Amino acid sequence: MTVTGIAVHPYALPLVRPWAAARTTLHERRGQLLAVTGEDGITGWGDCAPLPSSGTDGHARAFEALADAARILKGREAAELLADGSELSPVPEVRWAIETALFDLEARREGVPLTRHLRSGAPSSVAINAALGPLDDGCAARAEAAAKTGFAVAKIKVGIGTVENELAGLRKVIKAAEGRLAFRLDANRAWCVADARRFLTAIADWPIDGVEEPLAEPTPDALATLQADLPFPLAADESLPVLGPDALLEAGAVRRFVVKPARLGGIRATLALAEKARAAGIELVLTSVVDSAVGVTAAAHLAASLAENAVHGLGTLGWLTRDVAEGPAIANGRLVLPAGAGLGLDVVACGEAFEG
Ligand SMILES: O=C(O)CCC(=O)C1=CC=C[C@@H](O)[C@@H]1C(=O)O
Ligand SMILES: [Mg+2]
Repeated sequence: MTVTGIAVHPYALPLVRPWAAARTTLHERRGQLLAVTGEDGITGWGDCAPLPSSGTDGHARAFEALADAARILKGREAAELLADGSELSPVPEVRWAIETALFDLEARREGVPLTRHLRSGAPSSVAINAALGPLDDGCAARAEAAAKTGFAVAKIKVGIGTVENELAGLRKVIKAAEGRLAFRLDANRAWCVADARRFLTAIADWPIDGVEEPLAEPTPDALATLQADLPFPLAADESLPVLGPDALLEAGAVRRFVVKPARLGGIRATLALAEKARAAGIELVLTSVVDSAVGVTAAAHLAASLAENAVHGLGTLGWLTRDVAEGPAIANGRLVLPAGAGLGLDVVACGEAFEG
């Protein structure tokens, strides 16, 4: 299938309320959708939404790289671009956008959902965590609501206040959930080793599903030392591409990898990492960088094909005031993949397109 048309659609999606984390607060998501059309008129979509605070390139560099890459796609064979190991772009989130569009195109042509294109027996839904945001005054109410709507795991941002205040806040939230939720905490590299140890030791007997990125200066050995004393998994998220999976695996640093395919550099890089994680017995949790429906749905298809029993982190679409497509439904703590071919989305691209 020859690629005959390329278009790029910029978008800006305000959030319903600020997304606060230890090192940043987000107010809107800005990105560009890539539309790749084949000679039969079928179009595949990808999402390029840099989030520098999460370790990606800045918007200007990423959008420039997307335009560069888009220029060389025209006239090439979609399947060959994916099969021959081409670099496609030096920028990870650009590779993610291009690969998503090409895989979407291929799956649409085949007439199957992307997840089944990747693995024929993949399920049509995945469990996800509720994304509760920071440990503020409203968090207990949000936890109660999440438990009522069927979530079993809820994710909370920590490392924003002091250790003592956050332990007190977390105790209240746990009480409000009345035993119906396990909590996934994300410190986004907030703590020195002593604070991390203080916090993690205090919660060792609480209903904790896991803790992401506890250390401000993580090394594989420092993480391994912490992990060895804990009953729940520590998870590498932003450290994963920085320290590298091999060093983390070798040190036995963490029991879980949180994978953001845009940050990791696309579908093929995620498939390769999943293989490594599986061989080492490391749990894989797929999530997004608070993407548009195109990015989140693509990551959800990958999640269903790669780790069907994990509780993933893809529950962020409700944080956007508007979107580029109607995203997947969430029912009973599960994200239900669209039944249509490819991503299964009808993309209503916002913003004026420019041609590649
Ligand atoms: O994993 C989730 O439940 C949602 C995504 C999410 O938490 C994040 C996305 C992007 C940046 C961060 O604030 C945060 C994370 O670090 O995991
Ligand atoms: Mg994280």
